[in-house]
Amino acid sequence: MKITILGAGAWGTALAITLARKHDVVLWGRNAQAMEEAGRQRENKPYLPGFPLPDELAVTADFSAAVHHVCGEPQTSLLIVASSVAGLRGLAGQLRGHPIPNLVWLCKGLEEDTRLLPHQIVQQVLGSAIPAGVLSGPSFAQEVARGLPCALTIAGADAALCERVVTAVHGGNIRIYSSDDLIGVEIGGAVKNILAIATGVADGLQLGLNARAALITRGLAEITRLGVALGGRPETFMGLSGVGDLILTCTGDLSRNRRVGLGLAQNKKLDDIVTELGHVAEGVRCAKAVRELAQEKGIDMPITNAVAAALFDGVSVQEMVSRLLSRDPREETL
Ligand SMILES: NC(=O)c1ccc[n+]([C@@H]2O[C@H](COP(=O)([O-])OP(=O)(O)OC[C@H]3O[C@@H](n4cnc5c(N)ncnc54)[C@H](O)[C@@H]3O)[C@@H](O)[C@H]2O)c1
Ligand SMILES: O=P(O)(O)OC[C@H](O)CO
Repeated sequence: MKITILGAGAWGTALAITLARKHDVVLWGRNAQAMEEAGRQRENKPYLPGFPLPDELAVTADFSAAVHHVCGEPQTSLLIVASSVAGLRGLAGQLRGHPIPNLVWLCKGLEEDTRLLPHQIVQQVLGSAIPAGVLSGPSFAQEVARGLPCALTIAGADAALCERVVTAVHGGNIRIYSSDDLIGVEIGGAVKNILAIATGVADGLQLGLNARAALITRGLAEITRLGVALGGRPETFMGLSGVGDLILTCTGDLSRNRRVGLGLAQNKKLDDIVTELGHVAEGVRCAKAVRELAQEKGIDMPITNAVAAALFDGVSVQEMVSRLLSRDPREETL
């Protein structure tokens, strides 16, 4: 199969390394100099240092050539967008007019200003004629690049597209499940990033494993409340893109979002934490978008609100914790 991956960040590069073992893969990045260096050094040092790029993997900054690579038959071509949510609209816009047979994206979040999910952005820019879907689930790029086992979900309305992604990606140490619940899968992937920031704060303040478990559990209730209100199915939040990714991101120190929380607990400034990371932590922008969306829809999301208050309103992490603990008792329902 011919595959093009647009976006040479950590995740796009890890997937390109993995898929190049069995497909004809092109990895495109927007920075010409960085791509020239990655191609020459056979390593994407800024984004995924320490992982050699297989000889078979083509690396380019030529957008037209990269897209042309997959403008063939839908059965034998797959276009994957691996940018952050912030980059999705621009990249989708660049795809207008190209005869692309299908489209899969990997980003997890909501667009900051519009509060749209990735599939809604794609529909706005490209319409709904192109078979499209999201590939999501618990997946640290470094582990996938090392060839460690991983299970993901492809979600889309088009069953043939999902089947094609399963054919392309499933196998070896990667298992792919499919779903038609785009909203549920995208909400799980987006909101878990905010909860990873919350858990990072709690762990950074050494509040203990009990507190961590409570945050993850009540965080799942928050994800489910919002997701169901937006049209997702409750069982989706029990799956890989829901509780699976939530557990991984809240507990794994490879998570950039968790590291934002750990940094806040050390009283570091958000700008400094983000600069230090050098990679996108989607939970930051997403916290703003989800807080607004939840307010608009009348959905109670106390952990999200506490994270947003610490990120944007100058509320201290100690005050953030005390706000959560001082809430009135309630029944343990969603
Ligand atoms: N790293 C992981 O382990 C991992 C795993 C699964 C999903 N994801 C998700 O995949 C997405 C990308 O993550 P990543 O780890 O590769 O991030 P990264 O910070 O390593 O790379 C970000 C990528 O997005 C591109 N980008 C950023 N802003 C852009 C813009 N305005 N226009 C065009 N391109 C832009 C960058 O050039 C780069 O290729 C995120 O939404 C993330 O949540 C990451
Ligand atoms: O490093 P994070 O926090 O962006 O998480 C990466 C992936 O989303 C984990 O599945």
